[in-house]
Amino acid sequence: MIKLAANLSMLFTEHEFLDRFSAAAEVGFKGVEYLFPYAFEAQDIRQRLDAHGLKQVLFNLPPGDWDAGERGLASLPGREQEFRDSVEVALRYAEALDCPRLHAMAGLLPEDADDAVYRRHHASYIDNLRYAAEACASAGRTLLIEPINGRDMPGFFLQTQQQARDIVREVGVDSLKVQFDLYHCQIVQGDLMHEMEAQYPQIGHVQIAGVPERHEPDRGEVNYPQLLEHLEGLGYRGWVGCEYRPRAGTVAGLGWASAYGIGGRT
Ligand SMILES: O=C(O)[C@@H](O)C(=O)CO
Ligand SMILES: [Mg+2]
Repeated sequence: MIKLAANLSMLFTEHEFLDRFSAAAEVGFKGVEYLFPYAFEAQDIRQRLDAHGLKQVLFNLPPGDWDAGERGLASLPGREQEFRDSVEVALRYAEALDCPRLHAMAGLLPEDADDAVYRRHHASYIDNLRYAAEACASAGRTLLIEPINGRDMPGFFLQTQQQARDIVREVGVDSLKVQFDLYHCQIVQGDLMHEMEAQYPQIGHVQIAGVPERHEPDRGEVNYPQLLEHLEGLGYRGWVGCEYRPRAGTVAGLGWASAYGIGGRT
């Protein structure tokens, strides 16, 4: 059966961050993901994971100055040392949290970027990803890149699934995979079933949300039951992150997830 993970940056925000772990476990989640752990001591998070029998399945590398609008460092020319430092910090947390996957956000292109600027970002991206994927491989972890739609993140460097596949091939390190977020894919290009098949060998993690509002995946233009069945049929046994903003309360909105063993208090 498909294994759902609770994204604690979006779900259970009725609670303080460290209290979201117990809330997720209480309704049956066995795995959690979120954007960043860095505002907390790794031991404090580990204690919540262990106390509630949860696995940490994914988090992101430090993204640069998030509050100032930065959305990752991986493709930013001139920020290579900062990127390498961010890999080290993330790997330290990953070890403490026993987390097998790390997502390196690509970062933004400047508004007036021409081809030459794009090529510089591309070159930095490849070098940085190669460095990070090798570091992750040595630590027994997988590095992920995620295409993100340009409506939610204008200027994001990595937007299409094909671009992600090409980059994974160009980097050429086995520990680099794609974080296949069906919400972003639908907004950027659609053709989800086909993309899932084309992407399958490179998929390292999956995320879902209703389109277009990024609410529960039970309404909108995407047929998730069918897509998840297809994913399972392809052989996927990894996690599917529930990365959506509940319409009216996290638990109240989990009806759709009962088909996957989540919901109601356990
Ligand atoms: O889809 C998303 O927004 C996330 O998976 C992420 O890592 C960056 O915000
Ligand atoms: Mg995502």
